[in-house]
Amino acid sequence: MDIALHLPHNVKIIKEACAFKPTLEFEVDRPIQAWRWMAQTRCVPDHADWVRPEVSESWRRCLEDYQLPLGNYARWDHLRFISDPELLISPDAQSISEMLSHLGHQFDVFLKEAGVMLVLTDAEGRLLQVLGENPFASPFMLSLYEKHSRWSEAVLGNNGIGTAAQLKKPIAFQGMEHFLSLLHPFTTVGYPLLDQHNNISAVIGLISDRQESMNSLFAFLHLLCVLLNTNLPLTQSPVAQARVLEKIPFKLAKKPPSQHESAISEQLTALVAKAVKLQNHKIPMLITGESGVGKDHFVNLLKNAGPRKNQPLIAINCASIPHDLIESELFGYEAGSFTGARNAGKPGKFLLADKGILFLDEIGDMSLDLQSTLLRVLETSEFTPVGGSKPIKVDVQIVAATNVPLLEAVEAGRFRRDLYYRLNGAQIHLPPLRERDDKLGIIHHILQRELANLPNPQAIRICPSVITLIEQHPWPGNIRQLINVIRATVYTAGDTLITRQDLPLDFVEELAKVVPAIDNIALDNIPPYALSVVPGRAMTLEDWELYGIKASLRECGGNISLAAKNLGITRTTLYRKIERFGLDKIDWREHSQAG
Ligand SMILES: Nc1ncnc2c1ncn2[C@@H]1O[C@H](COP(=O)(O)OP(=O)(O)OP(=O)(O)O)[C@@H](O)[C@H]1O
Repeated sequence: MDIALHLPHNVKIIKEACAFKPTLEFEVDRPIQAWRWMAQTRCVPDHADWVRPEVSESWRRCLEDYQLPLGNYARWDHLRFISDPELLISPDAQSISEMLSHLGHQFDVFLKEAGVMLVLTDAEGRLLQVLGENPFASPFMLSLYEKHSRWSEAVLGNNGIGTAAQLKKPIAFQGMEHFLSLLHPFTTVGYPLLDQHNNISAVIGLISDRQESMNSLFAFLHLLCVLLNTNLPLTQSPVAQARVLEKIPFKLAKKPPSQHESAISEQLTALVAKAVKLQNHKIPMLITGESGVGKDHFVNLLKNAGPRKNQPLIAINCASIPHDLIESELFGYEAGSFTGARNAGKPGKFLLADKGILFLDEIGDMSLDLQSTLLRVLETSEFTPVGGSKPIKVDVQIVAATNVPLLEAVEAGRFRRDLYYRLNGAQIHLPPLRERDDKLGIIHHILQRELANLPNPQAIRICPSVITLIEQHPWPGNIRQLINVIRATVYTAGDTLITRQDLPLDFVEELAKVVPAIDNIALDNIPPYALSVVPGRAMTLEDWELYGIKASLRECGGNISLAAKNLGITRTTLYRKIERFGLDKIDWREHSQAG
């Protein structure tokens, strides 16, 4: 069976999982012969084709390094930890254990149906957590499922979990590939999770008594580890979340788009191509779409792609021309027509746009006066400047845009029907962002573009839940709103990490109206006291960190060791943070009494 693994680039250990795949192809009966031979001779078989190299190497360690006896014996006396185990568990293992607890209920049914146990051990192979019911009745297996029992290779012989911890790589053993005969009925699979210094934070393992399931168990475990590495909202603890987040950068593209570069998609390219064809025949175009969808932007794209790309593009905002200036703005005026500064004469927009494109923006809001003036010139392509006597003929491509339903305005008598048909030679509709096929592409383009603007973009990481929220937003203000929200988020967040607390409050509120569950996560989790730190602004990661540290110190009455332990960080780190936040002057004993 082949495992199709889809690997993220940032998880080093998972790449090694690929190398694991070909070794799964070994025949099942060879290890039976090999193990029997080893039991008789107490030597590891030399023939590489008897067992996989990782099996023979681990058997060698069991015989020579750990001097384990063969047979149904395990070092039972080593199975339990005598000292206080809680004190020895690393903060990383603790937070992974927390995350697994949050995930657990989602896998329970699967584990039960598949007859699989999921275990979490620390780097030393001590059992921290078990998910799923124990389907194996033997007293040996029952004792192995007790908290802090040891799964290390030196105690249990080679097994997926202990050997993964030993070799720092994912590994699986099946049936008689296990040194210890008590493990022969099982398949064991282990997957180590490494921190940024390549030390093991924890090992996740699966145990099944269905021997043929090695490949599927490994694939499931692999997916679970990818999930743990990428799915951040799993844990409710902001501090633990931030710690995991730090390992998952939202990668800045090698060559991020420049500041004004467009997000181009197949959908947009097709629309531009259509517009260019219309331009080739000088057919007037009406571009429609909600505010902020990119109508203006589109006209720039079509200008650069079309036959008039080296000619002027002149825009008129039809909603803002004062009644008295309509003629002079559109047609210009001759020298001497006015007194004072304007005596020199000035070309109007139509003349400026000659050979090029005249872009009539916001036509839905133009006055009836302007409508009749425009209609006149569009019919003949001729106009006479103010104070002039000779009509001027121009060659302009007319492109109009509106975000109001123009036909409704026609029916209501606010827009001239004859002008409507004159402008609407062909219509190009730009759909709202929420309905666009290329929505995700646009979001990622704008994110990359704005991140690239920061002083040290490569250091920035974005929590995937931020991206998820952005992707789920209805974006009533379309691309303009998207740009504003992303700017407000990335420019005001901390130096390295962007979490959903950095998203603007109005964005979250708007999102909550359409996705109520997100409302709960995004808002309800913010403690009221913390919100008042900076009124009107969502919390940044730093706010969260400060909140967590204060709460923990208050809870522990200022006991640094206890507070550090609860926060899952070392005492030295906590001291450093206390100093950074200027909390060293506070008497936490008084604070905790005051509540
Ligand atoms: N494909 C795109 N790639 C990158 N940025 C875009 C794209 N489309 C639009 N934008 C940006 O979105 C913002 C809004 O676009 P634009 O002003 O063209 O919208 P509009 O539909 O003309 O809005 P209105 O109807 O309010 O005038 C602008 O900053 C624009 O640069």
